[in-house]
Amino acid sequence: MSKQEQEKKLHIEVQDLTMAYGSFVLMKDLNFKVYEGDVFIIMGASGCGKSTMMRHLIGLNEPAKGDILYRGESFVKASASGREQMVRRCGVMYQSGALWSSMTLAENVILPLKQFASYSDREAESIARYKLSLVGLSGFEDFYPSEISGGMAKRAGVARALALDPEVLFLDEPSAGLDPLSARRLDEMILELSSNLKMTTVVVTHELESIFLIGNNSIFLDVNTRTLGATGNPKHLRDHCENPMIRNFLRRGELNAIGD
Ligand SMILES: Nc1ncnc2c1ncn2[C@@H]1O[C@H](COP(=O)(O)OP(=O)(O)OP(=O)(O)O)[C@@H](O)[C@H]1O
Repeated sequence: MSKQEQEKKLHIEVQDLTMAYGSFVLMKDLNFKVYEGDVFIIMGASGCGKSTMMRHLIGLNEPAKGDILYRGESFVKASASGREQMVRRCGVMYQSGALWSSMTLAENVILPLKQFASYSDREAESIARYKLSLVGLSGFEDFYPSEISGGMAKRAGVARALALDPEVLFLDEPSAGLDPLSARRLDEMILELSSNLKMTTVVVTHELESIFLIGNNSIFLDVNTRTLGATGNPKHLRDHCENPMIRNFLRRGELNAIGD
C-alpha cells in the first residue's frame, strides 16, 4: 500500500458479511475497506452477487450475518432514524438509469430534492440546473428521457443521484448498454466528479476498460468459493494477484490461451 493510501481515511468497512436470499447463501465472510475518495469497483463473474453487495451497502438488503460501518458507525446496529440518515448520505444510480419517463430531466433531479429536503421550487430548480451542468447536460433541462441518447440518460441518472450532495455515489453497471465512446465519456465524467466533488464512488461493473480506467480499489467476488477472491487496486490484481482465476478474468481470459 502506498503512503498516500495509508493516509486515506476509512469510509466504509465491511465486517464478516454473509449475504443470503432465504437459505441460499450467496457470499460469506466478506471483509474489506473502502477509503474516502476511492473509486471502488465491485467486480466478479455474472451472478456472483455484485448488485446484491451494492444493495447491502445502501441498506436495501439486510445482512444474514456481519456488519457494515460508515465512518465507524454500525449500519446494522443503528436505530431506524440513524439508518435513514446514513442512507441519505448515499446517492444511487441504478442499472437502467431509472428516470421517470413522464418527467423532464430537471423534474427528475428535482424529485429527491422535494421528497427529502425542504427546498423552495426556485432553489430546487436552480440546484437541478447545476447538477445537470455537472454531467454536461446544460440546455437539456426540459427534455424528456425519450428525447435523449442512452449515454445522456445515464448522465441524467448520475445528476439525480447527486441531487442531495451524497458522500458516497453508487453506480450499478453505469456503462451497460452504451457504445464504447459513450461508455468512455461516462467513465471520464465519473473520475472528474469523484475528484471535483471529493466523493467516494462505488461502482458495480465487469467492463474491464472501465475497471482499469476509473478504479483505484476493488473487491473481486469469487462465485466458485462464494467468498472474497481478492481486494485491492485492480491493475495490481491483474498483474500480481495470487489467484490465477482472478488474473485471468482481469486479462479477458488471455492466460488460458497462452497456457498460464
Ligand atoms: N431478490 C432475489 N431473490 C432471490 N435471489 C436473488 C434475488 N436477487 C438476486 N438473486 C440471485 O442472487 C444471485 C446474484 O445476483 P446479483 O444480481 O447480485 O449478481 P450480479 O453479480 O450483480 O449479476 P450480473 O453481473 O449478472 O448483473 C443470482 O443467482 C440471482 O439469481
